[in-house]
Amino acid sequence: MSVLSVNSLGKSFGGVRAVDNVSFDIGKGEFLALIGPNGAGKSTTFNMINGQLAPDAGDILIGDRSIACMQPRDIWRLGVGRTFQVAATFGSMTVVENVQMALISHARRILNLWRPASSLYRERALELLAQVGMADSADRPSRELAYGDVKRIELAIALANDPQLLLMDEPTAGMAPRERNELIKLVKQLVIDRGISVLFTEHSMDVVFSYADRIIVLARGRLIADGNAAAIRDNAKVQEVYFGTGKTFQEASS
Ligand SMILES: Nc1ncnc2c1ncn2[C@@H]1O[C@H](COP(=O)(O)OP(=O)(O)OP(=O)(O)O)[C@@H](O)[C@H]1O
Repeated sequence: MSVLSVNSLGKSFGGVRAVDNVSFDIGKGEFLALIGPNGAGKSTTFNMINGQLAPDAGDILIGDRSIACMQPRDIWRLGVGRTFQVAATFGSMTVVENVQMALISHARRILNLWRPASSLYRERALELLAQVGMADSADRPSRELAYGDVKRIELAIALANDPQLLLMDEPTAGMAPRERNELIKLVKQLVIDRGISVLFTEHSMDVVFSYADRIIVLARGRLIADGNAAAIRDNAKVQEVYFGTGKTFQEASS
């Protein structure tokens, strides 16, 4: 059974069909990239899956359970994690405390916010930080971290929810190419090690073609291609709508 099934999904804003009859699914342990030119409907699709937007049409299933129109928190409780385009950690807390907060939240405990979470779940938080290569920075205030490191912490926070599916909307936005590659390589390794499924959007074609197991392409709200890197690269429709200028993938991503 698929981890996520998106069936005939639709959403309009006024007269604009932002997402039009889109269907795809994700299997366990699959690293799936959602790409498309600007305004293709990627964020709208993402926001329907994470519960921020209600679809006008179609359905979204986690396993055999419909999540269309569920609140983000209830979707999160079903094991859907997400990272944010804008880094979302608490600068005043240390790195490890941020991860502890997520673990505590996952365990649905009530926390006295006036006291730092100094002992609860520290060991588990340190393990998660080690998995994202940030164990050495555990006791530093989060506000001191470089942007790429904050993204790693966000990943550890998302993993604290023990997700079966992770949604990453432009996880590498604002990063230099090397940092970008390192973050996606890390996510790919987590996909392999933990068997989680990941749906991500990414503007760098280099990253997408190097790491994604499968790629789906949206253009003007419609899904126009679904396949592995080689199939997408050779797809005439993709070439036309995505690279109508006659550019190659290499040129377009540089
Ligand atoms: N809240 C909104 N109100 C009105 N129109 C919207 C809204 N959100 C998205 N749209 C429109 O829906 C279409 C799809 O937008 P969306 O942001 O999903 O595309 P995208 O593929 O994520 O684009 P980008 O790569 O530029 O972020 C666009 O035409 C956009 O202008």
